[in-house]
Amino acid sequence: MSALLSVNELSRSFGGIKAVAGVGLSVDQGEIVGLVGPNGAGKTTLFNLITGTLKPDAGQVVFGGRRLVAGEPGANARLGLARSFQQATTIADLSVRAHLERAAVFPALGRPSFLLRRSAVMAVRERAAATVQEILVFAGLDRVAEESADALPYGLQKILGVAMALATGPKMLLADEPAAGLNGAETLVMEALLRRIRDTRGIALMVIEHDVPLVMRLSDRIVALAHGTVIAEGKPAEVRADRAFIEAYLGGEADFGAASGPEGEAHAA
Ligand SMILES: Nc1ncnc2c1ncn2[C@@H]1O[C@H](COP(=O)(O)OP(=O)(O)OP(=O)(O)O)[C@@H](O)[C@H]1O
Repeated sequence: MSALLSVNELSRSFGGIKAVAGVGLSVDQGEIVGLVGPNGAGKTTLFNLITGTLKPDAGQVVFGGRRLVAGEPGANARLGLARSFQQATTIADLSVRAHLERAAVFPALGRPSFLLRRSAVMAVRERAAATVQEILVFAGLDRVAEESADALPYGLQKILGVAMALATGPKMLLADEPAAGLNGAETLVMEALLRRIRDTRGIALMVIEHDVPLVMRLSDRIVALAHGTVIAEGKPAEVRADRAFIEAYLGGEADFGAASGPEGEAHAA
């Protein structure tokens, strides 16, 4: 079976900085891949290249057998590639449900709904309504559906970010630091949601995360970046023990808490 996502020799520099330098990786359908590495390793730039918000200097991204074109996030969303962001961003005074509706109509309409004719927006929204209701329940947001998203606790805003990506109907979700800024309890809720997205929907996940124990628990496979290149790749236990990974991440003094969870309980990696 061919991979759902293939990244081949992808490179991108900013001035003299090689942010991503000849990266190759693949993600299979329904697989969870953790993308780790120290600050400045190139993780977010790689996400931007994969989702088409940045143009590569060289290399290509193939998703679902099709070569993706940079600069066309709407088109890529229609193919089934979705993304959630490190910072939860909400629109003031817009309800949780309305945020999800906007996300659900995005692939069908291909551009922000405020640029489109009202009748077209309404037609697509009607079709999206059932999807939105289902996702509200799935993500545990149904009880706050009519609340203003910007008034939610930060943990729920981050859950909403993932739910919005889900509302686009993806085959694959790229999650940029889903646990950043969350407390221990919120992190566990996010972890459970990400796992259910894969387990019950077969959606592949690629997750950037600095919470190493979390990403090791969650992922089937880890790809470690440093200075824009892949320095280690494999099962979580293999990468955790990899010398290059330990050196790059914590200057050779890493003890990533083995497979301990936030509450200290043992988890199989
Ligand atoms: N738009 C930009 N202009 C100039 N330099 C950039 C730009 N985006 C990223 N860089 C540089 O590219 C390198 C990789 O940055 P990137 O944000 O991809 O790393 P990262 O692994 O996501 O880091 P972090 O974990 O801190 O988010 C860094 O040296 C960064 O300063």
